[in-house]
Amino acid sequence: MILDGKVVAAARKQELRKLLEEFPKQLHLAVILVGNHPASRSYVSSKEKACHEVGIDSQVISLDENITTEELKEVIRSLNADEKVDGILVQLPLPNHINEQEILQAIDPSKDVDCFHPYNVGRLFLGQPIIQPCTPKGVMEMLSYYNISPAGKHAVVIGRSNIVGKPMAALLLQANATVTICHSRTPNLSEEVKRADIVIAAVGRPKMIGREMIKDGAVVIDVGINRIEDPSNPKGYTIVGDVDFESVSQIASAITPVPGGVGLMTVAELLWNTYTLARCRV
Ligand SMILES: Nc1nc2c(c(=O)[nH]1)N[C@@H](CN(C=O)c1ccc(C(=O)N[C@@H](CCC(=O)O)C(=O)O)cc1)CN2
Repeated sequence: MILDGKVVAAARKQELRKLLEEFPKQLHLAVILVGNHPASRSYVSSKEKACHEVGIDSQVISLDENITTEELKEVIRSLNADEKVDGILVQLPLPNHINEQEILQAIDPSKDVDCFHPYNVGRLFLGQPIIQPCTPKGVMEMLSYYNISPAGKHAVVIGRSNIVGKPMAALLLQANATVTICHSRTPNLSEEVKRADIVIAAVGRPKMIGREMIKDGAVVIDVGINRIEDPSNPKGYTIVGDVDFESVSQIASAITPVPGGVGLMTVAELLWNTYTLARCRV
């Protein structure tokens, strides 16, 4: 079975659009984009488009790549103080000279739609989240849409990033899965992954997970979005996941494609987080 991000994200947006029709306030999301990273620009424009689809006002603040940490914090402070702004997001990655942690901590936790502020991360890990990070939440919504329960299953998360791997493990644990987190220093990665009922691949290495690593009938969720050079494509690149879809789809009971899988859910859940935080404030 293909777990179709287009279908599930459309359903999530439709549900939210209806709720927003009844909501007493016009929602407003501020997105900060620093520099000219092509993939980031494309993700930010997907976010703008999705906001428009459900009726959320969006504002993209494009800043020069040479901005300092202090100057960027000042932009964030003014958005924190702006009553009309319900959500603030800083598109990652930031240029190397900027202190990412300082920036994420400058966002008012009550407007932190990414759930990257230590206050919101802490609540998540204590099992008391107000919101959840968009990509892991998108994965959980996708599983739920297709009636795949993690309870009692062995889930293996490959990758330990703050954005995906760690919060993903927390959400699966909260949903009563037994969770293993693997990473670049894990010995016998293949053996660990082969034991999994649910595999979450979030390593950022094109087609790294092959058929030989997957247990018969496992559910495979591919969070990887890798742009690989492809002169035959008019864009000059092709997007592939961390999973070798062709071979793994022959053995998995369910699998997400790339593109068309988890990435679309990330954007849909961002809209929901904007709504959830706004509801906490009215
Ligand atoms: N502040 C944040 N920065 C980043 C996040 C995040 O959640 N918050 N996640 C990623 C990038 N990301 C969202 O920002 C993102 C990635 C992928 C997609 C998406 O729609 N993917 C499409 C393919 C897109 C393409 O053609 O390039 C798909 O999978 O079908 C949306 C958002 C890092 N930064």
